[in-house]
Amino acid sequence: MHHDGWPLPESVDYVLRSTASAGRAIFARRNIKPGTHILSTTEKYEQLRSPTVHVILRPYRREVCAQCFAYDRGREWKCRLPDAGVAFCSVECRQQWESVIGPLGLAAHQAIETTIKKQSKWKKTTQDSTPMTTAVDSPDLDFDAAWQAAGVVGKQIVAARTKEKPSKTEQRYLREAESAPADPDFLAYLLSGVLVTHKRSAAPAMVGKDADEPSDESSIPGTDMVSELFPDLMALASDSSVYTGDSPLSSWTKAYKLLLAILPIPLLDFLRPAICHELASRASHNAFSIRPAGGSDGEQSGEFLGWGVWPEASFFNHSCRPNVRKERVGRIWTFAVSEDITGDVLREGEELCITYLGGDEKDLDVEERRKKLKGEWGFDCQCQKCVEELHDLPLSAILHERS
Ligand SMILES: C[S@@+](CC[C@H](N)C(=O)[O-])C[C@H]1O[C@@H](n2cnc3c(N)ncnc32)[C@H](O)[C@@H]1O
Repeated sequence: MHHDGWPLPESVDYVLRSTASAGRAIFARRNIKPGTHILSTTEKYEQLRSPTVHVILRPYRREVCAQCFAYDRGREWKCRLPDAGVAFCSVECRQQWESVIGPLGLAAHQAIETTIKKQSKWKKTTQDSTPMTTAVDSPDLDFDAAWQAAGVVGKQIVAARTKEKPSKTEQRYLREAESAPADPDFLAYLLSGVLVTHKRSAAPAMVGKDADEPSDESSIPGTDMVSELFPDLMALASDSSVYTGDSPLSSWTKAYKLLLAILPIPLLDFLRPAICHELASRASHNAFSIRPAGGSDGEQSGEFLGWGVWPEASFFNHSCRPNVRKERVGRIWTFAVSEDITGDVLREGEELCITYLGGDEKDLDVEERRKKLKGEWGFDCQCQKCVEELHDLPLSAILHERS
């Protein structure tokens, strides 16, 4: 199965197919023994993927290694690049991080860190100036239109930074973007996506691809670029209701505009509205949380340290009785058939599922699990375990869940 020329996960052991009620899913092509390795996230396109699209939440930036995500019960790592807002568990990790991210990536991190520090001072010392009302913040706008409007502002910000004699309006948009505080975690997450896009644009497989403005004027600016350079992101299920709750559209557009105002100039061409929109909407149903590694069953558990998107690993559906075990070592996820499956083998035709619940959540009862999955992932779990356990519940409990 392909998505615009990008191969979707497939091997001698498994294949991706559509299901009636849970989108696409991975199915066994033959009987597979427990313990069999299914997938690792470095096997294909390695040179195009690094650095992983991810964010370590700001409160944890001194406690989680920026390179391998090591976390040691809240201990702050000593090896740091304070002006870039990152810490490392070892000098080797720091060197690896610097070599992958390069001078431009480092400068971008420094720009974000400087701005966040400056803005937190501004917040303390000045009254919030009345922001210029832009159409972007209106809740009635659909997100296509909102991102298009943000793109119009974005062009002015870029003009203010790159033109020899920018207009007054352009300069005003730049000043406004610079002084509007944005969510530091959105800034870091979007930057990681922009760095991947930038890196891929220079990779041999991608050079010469047309990444210009879309020919279709109704699409979000940058759509062609994100399709060309990030086909694996575009192959993932998107979430049109991403801009709700603690992820409002205005937080994303603010982060987009602030990044345009502060990132090194060579990155600006890769910071397009469509890239930001796709990074937001595809992460919503596909991100893996980054938690301390190595619970008793190998699954991560404990604090929510951050999240990331590993596109090739995003096609496993959830089951409350998973038959595939996932494990993160550093930045790499590996998936293997669980040793705990019932029977000697995972049978041909069976769906391969991981759990989306944390290691410490798997013992919740059926109603709690379903509430959690609905709240965090937005779906009514259709897994076999839920079907069986719901069957055993009194009708009143099921009606209560549906209401
Ligand atoms: C990481 S994606 C998995 C791949 C996805 N099915 C696809 O077509 O790309 C997560 C999404 O798959 C669907 N899904 C996963 N597990 C499910 C389950 N047990 N019951 C219902 N839907 C499920 C939900 O829509 C969820 O948001």
